[in-house]
Amino acid sequence: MIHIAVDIGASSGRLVLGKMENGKLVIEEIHRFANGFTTQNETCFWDIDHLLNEILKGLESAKKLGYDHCTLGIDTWGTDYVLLDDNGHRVQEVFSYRDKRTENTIEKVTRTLPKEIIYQKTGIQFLSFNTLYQLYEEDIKNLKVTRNVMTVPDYLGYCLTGKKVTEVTSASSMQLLNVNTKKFDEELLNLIALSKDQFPPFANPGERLGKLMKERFSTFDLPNTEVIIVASHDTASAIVGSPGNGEKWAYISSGTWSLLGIESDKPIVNELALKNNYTNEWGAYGTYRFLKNIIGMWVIQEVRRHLKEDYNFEQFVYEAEKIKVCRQFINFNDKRFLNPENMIQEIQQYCRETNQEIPHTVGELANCIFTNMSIIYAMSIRQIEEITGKSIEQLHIVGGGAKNEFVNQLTADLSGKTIYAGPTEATAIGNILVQMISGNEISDLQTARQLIEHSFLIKKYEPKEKIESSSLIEKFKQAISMKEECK
Ligand SMILES: Nc1ncnc2c1ncn2[C@@H]1O[C@H](COP(=O)(O)OP(=O)(O)O)[C@@H](O)[C@H]1O
Ligand SMILES: C[C@H](O)[C@H](O)[C@@H](O)C(=O)COP(=O)(O)O
Ligand SMILES: [Mg+2]
Repeated sequence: MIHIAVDIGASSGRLVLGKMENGKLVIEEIHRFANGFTTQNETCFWDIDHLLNEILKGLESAKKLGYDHCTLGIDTWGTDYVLLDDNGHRVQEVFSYRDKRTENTIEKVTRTLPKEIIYQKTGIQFLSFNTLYQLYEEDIKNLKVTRNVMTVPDYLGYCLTGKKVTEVTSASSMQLLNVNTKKFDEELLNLIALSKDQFPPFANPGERLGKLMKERFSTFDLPNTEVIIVASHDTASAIVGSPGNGEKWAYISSGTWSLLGIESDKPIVNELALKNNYTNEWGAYGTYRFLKNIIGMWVIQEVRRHLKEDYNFEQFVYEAEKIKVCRQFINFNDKRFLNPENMIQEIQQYCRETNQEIPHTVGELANCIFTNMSIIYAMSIRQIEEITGKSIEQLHIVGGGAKNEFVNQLTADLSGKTIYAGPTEATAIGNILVQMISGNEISDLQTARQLIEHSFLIKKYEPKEKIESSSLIEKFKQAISMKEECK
């Protein structure tokens, strides 16, 4: 059977075809397209119609390749939502989580309901753009005409099949689900004047959504397609597609964001997890994604956007390697880096404010970004070990960021963990594996991960003792504590 993954991240989308050949899972990227939000009148929106059109173009490519029957799964970034009226039409365009409207909303909401209560209820990290805060800022007129609130991947599935569901992994990123009752939390819904009836019924990865309604898209020559519900939050699919085994592994889903965490069979909701802002997003097959958002490759993507010359990501790594000493220590998780006007200037201003040498060249900027990302990774792994009492022995870096040899090696050196880099298309692979489990082609998650190891190149990075790297974490801590004192 042919399986197609639609994986749409914040910076790019792709349709990846998967099939078994000689006992291995073989994938083929059949369509790739740019994604990214646009800013109109200082408001950030996604172009959802563009995404739907690209999915249809990708499916047409599959048909042209001779595939007339396939299954399809859709995963995208989390937290953002679509409001539908009684006729199933969008009430408004879809906000991007990088919009500034929620930058102070957590403070507003927690005046009514303290953080500790919200965390006890949801186990979800406090990110300014969680759906809870976006809906809190929503125009009440829009909510009054809203029949359904859907996540982006569920909405795209609805466009293709006419079927409405609320897939649980994406839903959990809303910070509206009660991790104890496994239902929408009524007290939180009351804060945003919504009722649980405005959300379609829950669905789990592996369930069947329905047939692609080809008649709706008659200008496209499409294959006969069965849409399967997968782990529709892309990070959840990435974790399915991470080849960890046993109890002592952690992952970094490294793309526009870096999601660093472990897979747990139960939520971990305690004071230390709250203090360090770890989340318990729901995973596939009843697991929990105990992780935290780290700003990720967004920073280098934005630097690239502001450079006069066009650099590819290999060149950034090459230039970064040439810089032998990192002279800037920056907490890139500071909200000032969420969506600054100009990332290069923001980095330089941060260094001015903290009396650090200002990075100017591409190599200095890339080295600064990659070095501080690796430091944050290493510190976060230590935090997870402290919070869970578990020791981590292997760290799997998956996603496009797994190609960054500079970060892979420095993270191994700083954390002392063996790094396993790849697969770079872990999200699409995880999407396809859920489709295969759903069709009983493979039995379960463990078998799926063994198949990944057997099918894809995973590159290993052992920790190397480097004098200059050993002091980096201490210098980072000093710089950050000085910055905090200056606040
Ligand atoms: N050849 C490469 N070398 C180093 N980094 C790379 C390379 N290719 C991609 N990347 C990194 O991967 C990131 C994109 O990862 P991806 O998983 O596709 O993101 P998303 O799913 O968020 O769109 C880029 O921003 C870049 O930092
Ligand atoms: C806003 C969310 O934290 C974000 O969507 C993250 O969970 C995610 O899905 C990142 O995926 P990318 O592929 O865009 O890095
Ligand atoms: Mg991605």
